[in-house]
Amino acid sequence: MTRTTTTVVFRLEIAAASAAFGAVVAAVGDAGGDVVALNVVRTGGDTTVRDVTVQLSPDSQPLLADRLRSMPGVRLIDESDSIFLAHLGGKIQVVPTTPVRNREELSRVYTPGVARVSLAIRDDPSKAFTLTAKRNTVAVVTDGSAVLGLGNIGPEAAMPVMEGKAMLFKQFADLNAFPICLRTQDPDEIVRIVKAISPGFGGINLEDIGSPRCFEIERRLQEELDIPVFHDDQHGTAVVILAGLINALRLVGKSTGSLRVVVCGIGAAGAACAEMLLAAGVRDLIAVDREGALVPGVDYGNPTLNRIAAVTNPRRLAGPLSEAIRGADVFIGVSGPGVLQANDLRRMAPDAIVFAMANPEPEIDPDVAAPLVRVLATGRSDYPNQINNVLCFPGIFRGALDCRASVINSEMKLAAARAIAGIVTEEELHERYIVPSIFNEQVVTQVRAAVIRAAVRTGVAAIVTEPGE
Ligand SMILES: NC(=O)c1ccc[n+]([C@@H]2O[C@H](COP(=O)([O-])OP(=O)(O)OC[C@H]3O[C@@H](n4cnc5c(N)ncnc54)[C@H](O)[C@@H]3O)[C@@H](O)[C@H]2O)c1
Ligand SMILES: O=C(O)C[C@H](O)C(=O)O
Ligand SMILES: [Mg+2]
Repeated sequence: MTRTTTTVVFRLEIAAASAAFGAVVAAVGDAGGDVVALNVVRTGGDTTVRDVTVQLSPDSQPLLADRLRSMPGVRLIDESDSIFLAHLGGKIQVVPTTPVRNREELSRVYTPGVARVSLAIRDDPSKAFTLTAKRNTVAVVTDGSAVLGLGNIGPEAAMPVMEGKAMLFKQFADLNAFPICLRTQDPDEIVRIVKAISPGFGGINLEDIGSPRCFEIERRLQEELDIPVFHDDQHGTAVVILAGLINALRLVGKSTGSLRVVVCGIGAAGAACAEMLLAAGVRDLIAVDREGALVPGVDYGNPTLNRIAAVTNPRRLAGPLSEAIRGADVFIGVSGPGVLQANDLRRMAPDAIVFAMANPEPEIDPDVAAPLVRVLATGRSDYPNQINNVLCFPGIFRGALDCRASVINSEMKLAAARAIAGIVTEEELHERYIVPSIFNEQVVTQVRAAVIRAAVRTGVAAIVTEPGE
């Protein structure tokens, strides 16, 4: 399996009199890296400041930095890896749709011309969908409480992830998305704030809000707003998991009705995933959280665990994950790193399917798991079968906003899952290729079309639009 390299820019002050630059290049080679670019930042009398861009394995970066620091005639001023450089100044910007070059254009797009448009919207607020960016704009709202698998890291630290989501909305679905990172984790306040900002948005994508608060926040906003409210970590994840499972089952020749499935981590993603798999026809599903297998009727002191326990585990199996997984055809992990052991995989049924989706570290090291299962997927881009909600959220919002759906309902989500799965042809389908790449343009097009058709069929679309293909 492939491992990524990283690109690091070392800013070095090098004494002009010494042969230090040759020693720098030699040190890079010794560290297993390559010099891929070289820029002179400043030349003075005695020294030259250069940015030396190096590609190397992440483990070698600190070793190379130490070597550079100890090198005579060289001063390491700074090191910035390509990931940090890509974040300098943020990753998104607002771009006007029309230029403002002179007074005439100014008076058309701004005052006094704009006043007529405002009054038209005052008289008919639905015109906001045609005369403003509303129909093409999504709020990506977080409280920073469950960011990736990093936990409660707060609203500022959540910004890079939310900007990333906004980039993906734009790149893949041409939707404008704004990161809205809130300095509150109080559900009442979050609901109040999102309602208050909703006039400017065609849809609300809730992101990385911890469970169980995310369920209440989403439910209340769905009830109180007439635009789609979609908690990506619940439903986006569940949609892509189902898409991956549909294709993994095509490979192993098993059907949903006869499967034994274990879902581990009954938080935002896991609860939605369990519900979606049941809606798709899975009957024998055991939900596992820190307490072990959830058994119907037991009170876990947590409404989500109680709700999922009530509709799962028909064999009423109790005990830890290592017991629940015995004989399972499918393991889906949306819990945390290291939850799953190699021995657990050996207990699974033949042709085991394992989706270890905790980010950034999966439930089991993929290199350990791969030889023990038939199909392995993770949330990571550096391994095959990346199951990530980016396969869902751009297309599902594009479809919902284009037909002006009031909600994103179960039928739309199931349609999105089937559309994603359907993009992988029989010839392409393989243990290492069960979901398409987001860079496959069919993904957003097909998800959009399927979502529009499902919205129209279920009566939640406000306008007739061409689904296209
Ligand atoms: N690949 C993807 O697209 C994708 C999407 C969403 C979430 N995720 C990942 O899934 C994980 C969960 O995300 P979430 O938003 O549902 O978080 P969450 O905090 O809402 O839920 C996590 C759940 O896992 C449970 N859990 C933690 N450790 C456990 C253990 N050792 N055994 C059993 N249960 C355990 C917790 O009790 C909790 O119920 C995160 O790592 C997140 O990054 C991945
Ligand atoms: O953000 C991602 O890449 C996936 C998911 O939304 C997560 O929170 O882990
Ligand atoms: Mg998320």
